[in-house]
Amino acid sequence: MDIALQADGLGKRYGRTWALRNCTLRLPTGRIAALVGPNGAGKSTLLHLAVGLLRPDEGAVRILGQEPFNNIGALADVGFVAQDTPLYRDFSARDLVTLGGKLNQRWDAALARGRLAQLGIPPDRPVGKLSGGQRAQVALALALAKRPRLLLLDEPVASLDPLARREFLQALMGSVAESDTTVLLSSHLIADVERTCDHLILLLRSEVKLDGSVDDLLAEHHQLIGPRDAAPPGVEVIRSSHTDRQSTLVVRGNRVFDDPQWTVKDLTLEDLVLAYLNDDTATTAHDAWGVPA
Ligand SMILES: Nc1ncnc2c1ncn2[C@@H]1O[C@H](COP(=O)(O)OP(=O)(O)OP(=O)(O)O)[C@@H](O)[C@H]1O
Repeated sequence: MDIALQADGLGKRYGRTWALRNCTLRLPTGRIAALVGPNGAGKSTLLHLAVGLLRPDEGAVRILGQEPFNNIGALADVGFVAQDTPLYRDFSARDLVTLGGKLNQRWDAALARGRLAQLGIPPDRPVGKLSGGQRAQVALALALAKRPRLLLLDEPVASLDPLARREFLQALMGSVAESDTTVLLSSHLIADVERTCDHLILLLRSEVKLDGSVDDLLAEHHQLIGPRDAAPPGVEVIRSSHTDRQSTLVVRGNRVFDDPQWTVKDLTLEDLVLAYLNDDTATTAHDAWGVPA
């Protein structure tokens, strides 16, 4: 299995605070992967390390087999759209498509023009005067025009309206299916992730909690409903909630449940992600704010 993105013990800190720590993961080529996690979990930090905008403080990251930091050659096959879709604001979309052709050896200008025309983006208006969503579409069209083997997108659909979001994700799936591009996109929109992605990476408090194909992860997690405080053996309890008489658990483990006191249910991807995010041990900042917990 070829690996498009690989991290081994990867860490980055700002001062004494780790933004990402002990990050070990493997993203096989050809996957469309979601990078999910709460605000501040380290998603942007991981993406910035992957495209060489940050240097690791610990461990290593490789994209398409190469370390990205200070390695322009490694980035020729990589597309990246940062969270705030930075673009030269005085340039028009047409200028940017032309500029892309001069800066990239492989450049599909027709693809970019076709997408932007279909979306009704004015070709000659400075991109600084487009709406946030239109600017995001321009950035995405430019990233696709590079025909990258690995495409990293930091919250690409956050500023798009629901229809534009669906259209973009469909176009993304179509374009990567044709070209075997690997995609890693961070998102808070689990419904979109569920429709689009076949691989999930979940970060929580700077650490990787899940990394695997969606099918495998769903197969190894279940919801169990049974008598209060009875612990099912051989599984890791991810999340529990209780009424007076019953416990509802989200568990991880490949064990077969044949004990009649437990009702077993499959999880949706959203249930699974929420079980990890709804974390009782989450750090709070009550001390720092000087307010009671
Ligand atoms: N330049 C910086 N200086 C100091 N701390 C930073 C810096 N950038 C990020 N951090 C901290 O690193 C941690 C991870 O931030 P990061 O932006 O990677 O999270 P994220 O998962 O992308 O969050 P969001 O979903 O809100 O975009 C956070 O605690 C953040 O406050």
